[in-house]
Amino acid sequence: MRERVAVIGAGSWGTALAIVLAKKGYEVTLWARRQEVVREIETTRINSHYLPEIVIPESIKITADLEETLMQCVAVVLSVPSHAVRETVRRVRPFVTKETVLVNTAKGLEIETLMRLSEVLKQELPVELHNNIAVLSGPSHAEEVSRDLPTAVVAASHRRQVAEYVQDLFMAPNLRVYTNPDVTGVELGGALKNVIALATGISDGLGFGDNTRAALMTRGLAEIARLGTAMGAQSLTFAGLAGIGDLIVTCTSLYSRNRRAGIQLGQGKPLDQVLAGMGMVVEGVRTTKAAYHLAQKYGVEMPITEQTYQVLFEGLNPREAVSKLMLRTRTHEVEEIVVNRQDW
Ligand SMILES: NC(=O)c1ccc[n+]([C@@H]2O[C@H](COP(=O)([O-])OP(=O)(O)OC[C@H]3O[C@@H](n4cnc5c(N)ncnc54)[C@H](O)[C@@H]3O)[C@@H](O)[C@H]2O)c1
Ligand SMILES: O=P(O)(O)OC[C@H](O)CO
Repeated sequence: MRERVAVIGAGSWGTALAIVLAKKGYEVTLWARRQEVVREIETTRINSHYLPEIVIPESIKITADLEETLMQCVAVVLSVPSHAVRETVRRVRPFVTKETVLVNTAKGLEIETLMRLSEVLKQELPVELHNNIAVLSGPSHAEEVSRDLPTAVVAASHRRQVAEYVQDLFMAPNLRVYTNPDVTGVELGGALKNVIALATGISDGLGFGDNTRAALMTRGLAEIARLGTAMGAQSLTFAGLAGIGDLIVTCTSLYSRNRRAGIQLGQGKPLDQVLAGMGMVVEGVRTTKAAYHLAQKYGVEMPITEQTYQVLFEGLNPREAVSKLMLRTRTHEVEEIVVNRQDW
C-alpha cells in the first residue's frame, strides 16, 4: 500500500511539493483553504492563481476537508504562510498520531512572539511529537521545482532519523536534499534572506547597480549570521543552502516575490499597493519587523534590516536609506579577525 502524505496549503509551494511527492509514488492529499481552489484543480488540474503553467497530476487528491486530508498520513507538510502556521497547527493537531512527521516549509518568524516556526509547532503540539518536527528550506522557487529543474534543499531536525526521513521523503532525481541538525540556523537563514531580498529589490528599483546588490547581499549575510549565532545557530549553516544559497536565489530571481516587491518599493510604489498587487505572500515584510525587534533583543547590529524597516514602516525615503548605509561610521569587515590579530 502506498504511504499517505498530507500537504497543507495549496499555494505555490504546497502545490509544487505535492507534485514532487506524487511523482515519487506517495498517495498525496493537498488541502486548500478555499473551496473554489478545490473546484478549479478538480476540474482543470490547474492552480491558475499560484502555478498557472503546471498541470497537477490526477493522482493528487485535493480537498478543503482537513480531517480527510490528514487521515492515516505518515507525514504532514505545512505550506501555509508564516502568520497562519500557529492556527493551522492547532487545526491539524487533533488528526495526527505520535508517529506522524511534521515538516514546516514556511519561511518566516511569528511577529507577535518573535518565535521561529518550529518553536511555534512545539508550543502547539504535544511533547511526544516534538522530536517529529522538521523544517525544509533552501533555494527553491515553486515555479522551478514544479517544472522539475535541478534544485538542492536542506532538511533540518533535532533528530537525525527525522531529518533523514524527510530527506528520503523529498529526494528525487531533480531534487537533492541535504540534512542539517542546526534547526535554528536553517530556519533563520530561510526567514531573514527575505529581508535582504526586499533591500536588494529596493536597490534595483532605485536603478542602482550590480555592485550595490552584491554589497547588500554580502553585508546582509553578515548581519543574518550575526543575529543567527547570537540566537544559537552555527555560523557554517549560513554558508550553506539555507543561508547564502537561498539569499542568492531570492536576491537575483524574478520569481522572488520579495525581490519583486522591493523593486516596486524602490520605484516609489507605496507598500499597501505593492502587497495588494502581488496576490501572494511576501514574507519579508513581516519578517523585517520581527528581525528588527530581534536585533534589539539580542543587541546585534543589523543596519540593512534597520534601514529596510525604516523604509517599510516609518516612511523613510529608500534613497536616503541607502545613503545612511553608505555613510555609517567606518568599520572592519570581520570583527573576529581583528580581535584575534593583536599585532595588527
Ligand atoms: N513559493 C515558493 O517558491 C516557496 C518556496 C519555498 C518556501 N516558500 C514558503 O512557503 C510558504 C508559503 O508560500 P507560498 O509561496 O506557497 O505562498 P502563496 O501565497 O503562493 O500561497 C499561500 C497559501 O496559503 C493559503 N493561506 C493564506 N492564509 C492562510 C490561512 N490563514 N490559513 C490557511 N491557509 C492560508 C493561501 O490560500 C494559499 O493557498 C511561505 O512561508 C514561503 O516563504 C515558498
Ligand atoms: O518568492 P519568495 O521571495 O517568497 O522566495 C521563495 C523561496 O523562499 C525561494 O527559495
